[in-house]
Amino acid sequence: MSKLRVAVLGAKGRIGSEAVRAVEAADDMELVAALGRGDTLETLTETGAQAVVELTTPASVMENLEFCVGHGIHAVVGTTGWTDERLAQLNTWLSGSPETGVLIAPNFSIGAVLTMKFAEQAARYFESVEVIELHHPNKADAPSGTATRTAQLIAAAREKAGVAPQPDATATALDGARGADVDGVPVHSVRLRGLLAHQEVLLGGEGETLTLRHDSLHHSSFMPGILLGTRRVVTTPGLTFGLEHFLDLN
Ligand SMILES: NC(=O)c1ccc[n+]([C@@H]2O[C@H](COP(=O)([O-])OP(=O)(O)OC[C@H]3O[C@@H](n4cnc5c(N)ncnc54)[C@H](O)[C@@H]3O)[C@@H](O)[C@H]2O)c1
Ligand SMILES: O=C(O)C1=N[C@H](C(=O)O)CCC1
Repeated sequence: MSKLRVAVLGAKGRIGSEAVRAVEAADDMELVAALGRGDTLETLTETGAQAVVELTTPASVMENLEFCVGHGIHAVVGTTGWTDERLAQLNTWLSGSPETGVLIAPNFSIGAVLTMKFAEQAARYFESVEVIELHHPNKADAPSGTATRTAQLIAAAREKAGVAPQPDATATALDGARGADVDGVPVHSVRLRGLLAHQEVLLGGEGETLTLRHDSLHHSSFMPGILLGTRRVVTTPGLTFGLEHFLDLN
């Protein structure tokens, strides 16, 4: 069986360098390009890349995806910074290339995906919910893509179930003291040397609390999800948002 021809964009970065090693080690994949900042995207067509793993920066990701989708190259995207406007633009490009698949995964770690799912399931049973994400201090964006997605899923589940806005009697607060408001869910961002990627979802009801916590302790935690996403995206045309869609969860 022929191997899947895979390229990594952001190949010298923290997660990109780990992805290069993971693709190289995968029996069913061949690493055909490992591109960093300043390298030409033409290398992707010259090397016959069938799928790209995109792990760069919010400033670079759109240009890279425009090229990939325009050339029928499937993409697995871990880069953060997704807005409704960006997703609409990507869908426009995909409508011009209907055979091409793009997976955007706010988090490739199976445990983090399950945490999001469990938080979504639990959200309607508790009056209060807050998200705390904790990351290494070199991270460029806040809140994390994972926390933003988690809060959006929680808010949608609460709205669907008709849950009232959560209680909060705060009358005065320093700017930022109550975190960022993501669809009504407070999200708090910690940046601390020694950490990698961690998240807690705190849920509170009358006389009880539930805490969901996930810890990524090494970039290797993201690799099974990246490889799974790469194998699945090549047979899944259009935009898939979230690795959970490839995990056969109920
Ligand atoms: N989805 C996930 O599971 C997951 C996990 C970890 C990190 N991330 C995200 O991945 C992104 C990268 O994170 P990081 O910690 O590796 O950052 P990083 O700064 O270590 O790496 C980014 C790399 O991309 C390179 N780059 C920038 N523009 C480029 C371009 N046009 N072409 C090729 N390379 C380019 C940079 O030079 C750098 O080497 C961030 O958005 C981060 O939040 C996602
Ligand atoms: O290290 C990062 O940067 C991470 N980014 C993603 C996010 O913003 O959620 C995933 C976790 C690691």
